[in-house]
Amino acid sequence: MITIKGLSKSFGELSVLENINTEIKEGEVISIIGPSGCGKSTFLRCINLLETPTTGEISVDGQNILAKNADVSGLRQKMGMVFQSFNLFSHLMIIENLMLGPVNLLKIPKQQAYEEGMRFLEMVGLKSKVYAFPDELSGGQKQRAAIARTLAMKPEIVLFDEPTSALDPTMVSEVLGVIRKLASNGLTMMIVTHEMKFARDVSSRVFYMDEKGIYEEGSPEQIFDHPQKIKTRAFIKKIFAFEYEAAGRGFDLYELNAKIEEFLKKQMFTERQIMNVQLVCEEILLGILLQAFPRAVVSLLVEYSDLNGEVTIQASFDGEVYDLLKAEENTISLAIINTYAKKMSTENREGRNTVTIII
Ligand SMILES: Nc1ncnc2c1ncn2[C@@H]1O[C@H](COP(=O)(O)OP(=O)(O)OP(=O)(O)O)[C@@H](O)[C@H]1O
Repeated sequence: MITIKGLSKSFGELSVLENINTEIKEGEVISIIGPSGCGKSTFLRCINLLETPTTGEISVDGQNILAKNADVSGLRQKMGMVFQSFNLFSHLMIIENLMLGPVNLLKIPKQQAYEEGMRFLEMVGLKSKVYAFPDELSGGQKQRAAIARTLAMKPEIVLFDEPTSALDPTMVSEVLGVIRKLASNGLTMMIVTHEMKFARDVSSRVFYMDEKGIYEEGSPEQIFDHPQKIKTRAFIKKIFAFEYEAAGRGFDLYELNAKIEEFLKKQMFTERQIMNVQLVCEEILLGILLQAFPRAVVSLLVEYSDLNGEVTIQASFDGEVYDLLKAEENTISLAIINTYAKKMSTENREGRNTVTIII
């Protein structure tokens, strides 16, 4: 469906993409992940010519869209794009936003465009907002309306550029839900996303971008569970783990809690699950370890396993041999931790204690 050969893009002196070669087949759902600034959006924008590639070839259904005589507007209609910032016309009602392209560009009769628009709005759960203006909608609703507007142009492929980045966390899942539905309907899609759990669930293929290109690609299992290359491994590890150093009893608990929240929201944890992890971390640090060793510098590692949904909390610090299970510092804290913990253990290796709690 889309073949990309030797694609490069520079902005002046800054080379962002170099020699990308890949093929996207009909029905594929490709998630594009990678560190900030690695060129994910630029890659997507090159595919539908919002950016002009510096060199290379992009063929859509066998036609090179970079050729001088290419029917760019016809080819663009085959590719819908959903942006981070919705891009709805604020002076038009939602249904008018949906009808604009089909009536003006596809020359579809108004009545037909209206009926089809209504169908797409129903599909994204916005039937009650047909005559509303964009400003009357929440962020999640605006993005769903923007998706419906893209679908109204009947694209062969839809490119999503970080569709949930501008949304409050509570609204992310309603938009992802719509994209999931489109994936199960067989729509070809490419999605630049920071939502890793979503990328794993929805994609047929994942592109990990780094070093100005597609650094590693594979099935979600290959990329998330068995990444082969060093930078992919480091990136994936960082997604599923976060570290914090609590230096003595005076460490900033509010900062720690905020970081735990930020980390677990990315794993789509509920408020309640997040609070449980925060509570266990607080009890292990303040209730137990820093009670026994007030000046210890405790390294906290919170890891999430995407495979079994478990959260592993590890707290390590230098000092004499210590056994959490025999701790007498605070039995109430231990009892609280016990209500959430599936497993608890302590080990001392070369003078460093590591307490591990799995919840
Ligand atoms: N129009 C532009 N002019 C100049 N530089 C640009 C332009 N667009 C992007 N860049 C630069 O190209 C690089 C890649 O940007 P891009 O937005 O594609 O990265 P990204 O991987 O999508 O990042 P993020 O995940 O943070 O959105 C960045 O260094 C960015 O500053």
